[in-house]
Parts: sequence; C-alpha cells; structure tokens
Amino acid sequence: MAHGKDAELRFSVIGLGKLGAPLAAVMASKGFPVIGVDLNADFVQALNDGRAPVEEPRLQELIDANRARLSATTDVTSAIHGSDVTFIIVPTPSNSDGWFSNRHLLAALADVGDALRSKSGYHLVVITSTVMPGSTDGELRAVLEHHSGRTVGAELGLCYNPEFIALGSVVRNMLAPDFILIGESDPKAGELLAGIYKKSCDNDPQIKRMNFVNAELTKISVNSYVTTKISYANMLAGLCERLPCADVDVVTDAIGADSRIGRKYLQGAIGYGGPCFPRDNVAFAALARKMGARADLAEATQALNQHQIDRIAGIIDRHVGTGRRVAVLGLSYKPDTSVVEESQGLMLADHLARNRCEVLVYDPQAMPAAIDALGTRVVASVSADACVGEADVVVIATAWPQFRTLSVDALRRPVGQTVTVIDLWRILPAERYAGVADIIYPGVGA
Ligand SMILES: NC(=O)C1=CN([C@@H]2O[C@H](COP(=O)(O)OP(=O)(O)OC[C@H]3O[C@@H](n4cnc5c(N)ncnc54)[C@H](O)[C@@H]3O)[C@@H](O)[C@H]2O)C=CC1
Ligand SMILES: O=C(O)[C@H]1O[C@H](OP(=O)(O)OP(=O)(O)OC[C@H]2O[C@@H](n3ccc(=O)[nH]c3=O)[C@H](O)[C@@H]2O)[C@H](O)[C@@H](O)[C@@H]1O
Repeated sequence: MAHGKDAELRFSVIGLGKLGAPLAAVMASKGFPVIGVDLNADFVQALNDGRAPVEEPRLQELIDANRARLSATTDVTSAIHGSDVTFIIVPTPSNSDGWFSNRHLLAALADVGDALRSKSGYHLVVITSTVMPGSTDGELRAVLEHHSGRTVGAELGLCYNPEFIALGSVVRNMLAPDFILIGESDPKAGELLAGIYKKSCDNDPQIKRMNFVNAELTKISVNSYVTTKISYANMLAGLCERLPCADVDVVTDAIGADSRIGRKYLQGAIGYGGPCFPRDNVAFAALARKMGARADLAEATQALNQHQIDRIAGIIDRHVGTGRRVAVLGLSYKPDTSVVEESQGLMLADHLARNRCEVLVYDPQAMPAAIDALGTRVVASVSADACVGEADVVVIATAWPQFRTLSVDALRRPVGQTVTVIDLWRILPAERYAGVADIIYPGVGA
C-alpha cells in the first residue's frame, strides 16, 4: 500500500460507463479519492469538468458534492500509480453462443499490469464486469500476472466483485445493496475489499466471500433465478387469460405473500428485457450445456420470454379490426430509461409492423434509440396523446408513470367507433376511460 495502514485508500475506476461513473462518484462521496479512466475522451473530459458522463439519477448531485476527490484521465499508468485499488468495469458483450467476451477486460488488465511494473507496494485489482465462470482464475489472472510480472498473492490482490444494481437506481442500489459478493484470490484481498464496503454502504449488507468460480456463478444465477420468476408470472398470466374469472394480479399477490416466494419481480405482464437479464440467463444456459449439466429451467425461461411477443400479438390481433392501426406506447425496456436493448415494447412494435399493421410509436425518453432500430417501419409520434389519436388499438408496453394519465379526449372516437387499449401492466384506471375506450387487461380471464 502506498499509504500507512490507517491512511485513506485511493481508487481508480477503469470504465466510466453506466456502472463505472456511478461507482466512482459513490466512492468519492464516501471520502475515497478516485481517478476515473476511460478510452472515451469525452467521458474523461465530462468528469474533469464536473459533468456526469452518463445519465443516472443522483449521479450529477454526487459529482457536484465531491469534485475535490474526483478526477479522470485516459492514461491508465498515471491512474494506477495514483491509486491502491483498481475497479475494472468495462463491457463484456455476449457472443452469439451466449458466452460473454472478455476482450475489453483483457485489454484493460494488460494496461493495468504494464502500469504495475513501475509501481511498488500492494495493489488490489477488482473485476466488476460480469464474467463467465472460470474467467477470473483463468485468462484474466494470467494476463494480469503476465503483464505485471507479479504473481497474485503477497503484492497483488485480485477480486471478482459484480454489482447488483438496476439502471435508474444505480446510486441507491450501490449505497444500500442486499448483499456484497466477493470472489477473492486470498483472504488479504477479500478482507481489504470487504472493509471498503463496510465504509461505503449506508446499510450493513451481508458480505458473501468465496472463491472466484462460486462468485462468478452466483452473479449469473441471481439474474437467471429472477428471470425464471418473471417468466413464471407471465406463464400464469397466459393461463389466467384463458380461465374465466381468473386474475393474475390476485394470484401473484397471494402467492407472493408466501415468504418462500416473495412479491418482487412477480408481475405477469410482458417479457423482461434490458442489457442484463436476458443475456445473463442465456449465459447460464450456455454454461450448463457446456458442462454437460441440465439447462432446462433457464432454457424454458428464455423460451417463455420470447413467447410473450406472440402472446401479446395474439391479443392485439383479436381487437385490431381491418384498419390494423396500432399505437405502441413505451419502447424502453422499463420506465425511466432511454435504453432499448432487448426491449419487449420495441420488439412488439417491430413484430406488428412486419405483420401488416400500421404502427405508431411513442416513448418519453427512448425515441431516438427506438427509431434508430425501427427505422421507417413505424411512425414516430411527438406525444402519447398524438400517438393514440387515430389508432384502432393502443398497447401500453412500458409502465411509464405518465401513461397513467393518458388524455381521455385523445381516446375519444366518432360515434359508433371505440378504441381498444391493451394495458399490459394494468396501470390505467378503467373507470376514468369508461364509455370512451375498451380497456383490456391481459392476464385477466373473461
Ligand atoms: N449497466 C448495468 O445495468 C450493469 C452492467 N453490469 C456489467 O458491468 C459491465 C459494464 O457495463 P456498463 O457500465 O453498462 O457498460 P458501458 O458500456 O456503459 O461502459 C463501459 C465503459 O468502459 C469503457 N472502456 C471499454 N474498454 C476500456 C478500456 N480498455 N479501458 C478503459 N475504458 C474502457 C467504455 O468506453 C465505456 O465508457 C458489463 O460487464 C456489464 O455486464 C453489471 C450489472 C449491471
Ligand atoms: O445484472 C444486472 O446487470 C442487473 O440486472 C437487473 O437490472 P436492470 O436490468 O437494470 O433492471 P430491472 O429493473 O431489474 O428490470 C429488468 C427487466 O425486468 C422486467 N420486469 C421486472 C419486474 C417484473 O415483475 N417483471 C418484469 O418483466 C422489467 O420490465 C425489465 O424489462 C437486476 O435488477 C439487477 O439486480 C442486476 O444487477
């Protein structure tokens, strides 16, 4: 350590994206000096100017309050020389077989290793990016040792420490996590990292320390398990639709009261999306298959998730009439984000457009990214009210709070015509639209 035992630790954070920038700001807010590193000079400049490199609630506020402890550079060597602990949070994109690629991590670790050659004292390297089991103790450790000329142990610590955060609540989740997951090369490395979290968390989370492979498996297992739960709720929704007088919300509310099950992530609606859930579950299945183990649950979860588009398209088909004009409200993978990766709303709009519907779309934040993906297959609207104005069927695909107050007048049609609203998340109060629109709540049997 460059400092005495009780002196404050200095951090470097490599990768200032959706996860790295908030981590840098959170650690600075807890009193640790932090140097951020990114290949993207705009992100580096932003942080040095006191601007958030990415959009995330509370990030700008934390940067404003902690500028004295936050800086950034594109130069890995100076960041390593000026820190004791390095978090690496670069992308690990999925390959076509579902396996995560470590190529960006390997490049970052090579840079870190090269820089460590000209630095003395103990240094802890923490891999935060999500990786496949076997990576940390395999090619990641090997490249770090090769480039640094050190062996992981006395002078070099290595940890795998993924975060369990959801976009839109990254800062809140980092400050008050359910648990901290640490895969450690040895007790010294794990102890140091656990001590950092004891200082940085507002709550007192359980800290689960283990070997690398168990931690790597734990990370993807959490997401695989939660997606199984969501697919279960969607399976129930599909059943309730066919069962007279059944209501998926009533059933999930009741089964969620069982403490073995719990109410969270149990809403039967449309499938899950985003940059993490789909790919982590697919990676889990790919791993199981590669190891010759059964992957049935993860595969069924994925198959059910993919089926949701057909399920909803089937409901739309029964109501769309000859005009086949459908308004899709909500294209981001969840509310309060502009991210459209694996978004079910976007996939639904695309599916409908390719199946002879005229599709109008609107999203409060995701229009640029969505139109980029959908192109001229859909008509972009300037507001939710404009989007629903002339549609035969309106689908609420993402539960943005502003859709709850959709204008009654925008849904009003000439005498003899009625618009159908398919409210996938059941957010519209039916009584408000009585006499104007037919509100259909999927997951509810007639
Ligand atoms: N975004 C999320 O909700 C979560 C992401 N993760 C994992 O965290 C990792 C990072 O994800 P995000 O922050 O979303 O990615 P991101 O794409 O938003 O940010 C990554 C940043 O790393 C930078 N970078 C890439 N290679 C670099 C290198 N060699 N040196 C310096 N900078 C480099 C990029 O320029 C970019 O700014 C991934 O493994 C992801 O699976 C895990 C949990 C949640
Ligand atoms: O591994 C990751 O990277 C992260 O992935 C998710 O975070 P995120 O994808 O940002 O967002 P969530 O709010 O969890 O939503 C994911 C998807 O699940 C869907 N969902 C959620 C709840 C539900 O009941 N049903 C359902 O379909 C949402 O609509 C959304 O499409 C997890 O919540 C984090 O714990 C995890 O760390």
